[in-house]
Amino acid sequence: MAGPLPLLTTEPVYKKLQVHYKENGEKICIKELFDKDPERFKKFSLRISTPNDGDILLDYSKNRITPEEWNLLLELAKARHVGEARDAMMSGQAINITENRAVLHIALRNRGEEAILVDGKNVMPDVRAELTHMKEFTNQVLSGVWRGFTGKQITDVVNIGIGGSDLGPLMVTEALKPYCKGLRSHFVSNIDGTHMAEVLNKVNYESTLFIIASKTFTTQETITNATSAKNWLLDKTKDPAAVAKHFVALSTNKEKVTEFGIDSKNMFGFWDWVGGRYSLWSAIGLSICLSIGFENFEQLLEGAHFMDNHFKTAPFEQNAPVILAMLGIWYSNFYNAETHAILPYDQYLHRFAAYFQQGDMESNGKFVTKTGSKVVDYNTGPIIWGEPGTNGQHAFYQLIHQGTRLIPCDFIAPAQTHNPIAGGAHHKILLANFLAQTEALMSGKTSEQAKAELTKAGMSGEKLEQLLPHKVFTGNRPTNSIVVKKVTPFILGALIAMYEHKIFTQGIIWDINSFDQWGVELGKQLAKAIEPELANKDNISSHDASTNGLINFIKSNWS
Ligand SMILES: O=P(O)(O)OC[C@H]1O[C@H](O)[C@H](O)[C@@H](O)[C@@H]1O
Repeated sequence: MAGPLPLLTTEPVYKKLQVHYKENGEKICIKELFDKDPERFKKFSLRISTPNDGDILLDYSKNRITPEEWNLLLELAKARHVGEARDAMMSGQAINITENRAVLHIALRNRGEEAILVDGKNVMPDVRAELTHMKEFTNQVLSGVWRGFTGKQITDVVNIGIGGSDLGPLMVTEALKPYCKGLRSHFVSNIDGTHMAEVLNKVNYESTLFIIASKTFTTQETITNATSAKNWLLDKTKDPAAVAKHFVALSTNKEKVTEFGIDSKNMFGFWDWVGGRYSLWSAIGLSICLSIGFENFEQLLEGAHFMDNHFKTAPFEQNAPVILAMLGIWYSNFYNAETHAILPYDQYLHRFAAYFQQGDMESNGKFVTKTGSKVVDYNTGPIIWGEPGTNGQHAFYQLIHQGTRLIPCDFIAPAQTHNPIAGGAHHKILLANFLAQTEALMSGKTSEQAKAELTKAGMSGEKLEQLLPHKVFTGNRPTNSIVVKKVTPFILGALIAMYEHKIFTQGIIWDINSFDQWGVELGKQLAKAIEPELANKDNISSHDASTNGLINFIKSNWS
């Protein structure tokens, strides 16, 4: 790619989109587009066939896009050189420019033979060696060869980590519970002692393995929690030798791991080219391996690798991550939608949206372009949120249906459930609700329809007229539907990678660095300054009046 990108809003195709939006944007009616074009579903949906896990269907026909805008959006992706940027990432270039690092989570799940070079060195032998280490350890623990200090088999695994060292393993372990081999998994992330205390109450020190997951091994929450866990174990065993049987570390920082007291042979490594929020594919996935077994973890990697290849080779108009990205651009940058909801109709995926809150918002929540200028006339990353259906329906869908904001939503649903209880009745109701929601969001209910319903129910006159406006649904609310056969490890890997590459593509369009996270540093710095001020009850006056007032109020409540 020759030189830096021009400002997004000066791209000729972006300007064309602005004109289209101005002339058409508010007039585009999804329902009418279906009426006009019987082929619309066919044209605006994509089936990706996996080798053994069925097809992934991405239906994006229920969006406010006509073929004209859609072509322009795909043209915009080309104008921003998304293909070249993708190839630069995948070939190990230091695309994380503020940290001068490559971004190679794709290498962690590369199942092919090709070399991937960082600074001229093929990283694949190290990746494979670490996977072998994880496999051996997982098999030892699951088979009972690895035992606790007193000879008991391991029954509980406690992952201590935060951010990318917690959310990924937690989300995947929950999502793949049907594949669990029997160990109980626990996750402690919060520095709030309650989190650790509640887990320690549940486990037996003789049969518990603590996994200390931290890329840097300097994160205050994780090191504090790990130290408390270690002291708890030492308090019970009275023998420092117990640590070697109950603590392992996942990190890039060998020195700090050793300093903490974990033997380096009980350490699983990874590399600075693995971003925290993209690290579940690395040694950070050890708690996943211990939950579902190494073969299933490999299937997760296979699924992600499959999606990497799709992203790499599919033309933009058939490329799921690019399609999702460009739809998001349309809503964020032209309709000014501020949020994006991820709504899985699968209870096992209950942490999926939470996982992508970090994945998306820490990646694309940036106001400075790669060349250091301030983004002034367009929005970058949206606010990501969501809960599993149908729970969300009974909580916040009111606002999606009848609120004043436009909220593009992704619905995710498996055709088959892992738990077909009551003869499959639950799953049919769940699916009926998923299907009905996207239909309702698009179709809405006109005043005439609402009136007819009220009249049929026996209502008339002033009462009817009063109630009528409240019963109207404007509809025309955009949704994507992502339907899979079943949530298997392979499919989950593919879905996660699909969203990762969507985030990547949007970062390229917006010309921001999706791979640093300086925005989390300031709060950490200031907390370090406040900590010593909480050492005693002395009145504090070193901050602004509000912060002083809060500190002094807390202190006055210590007795
Ligand atoms: O894995 P660690 O080094 O402990 O980092 C844990 C997390 O904390 C940081 O503050 C970042 O915001 C996250 O990107 C990271 O995943």
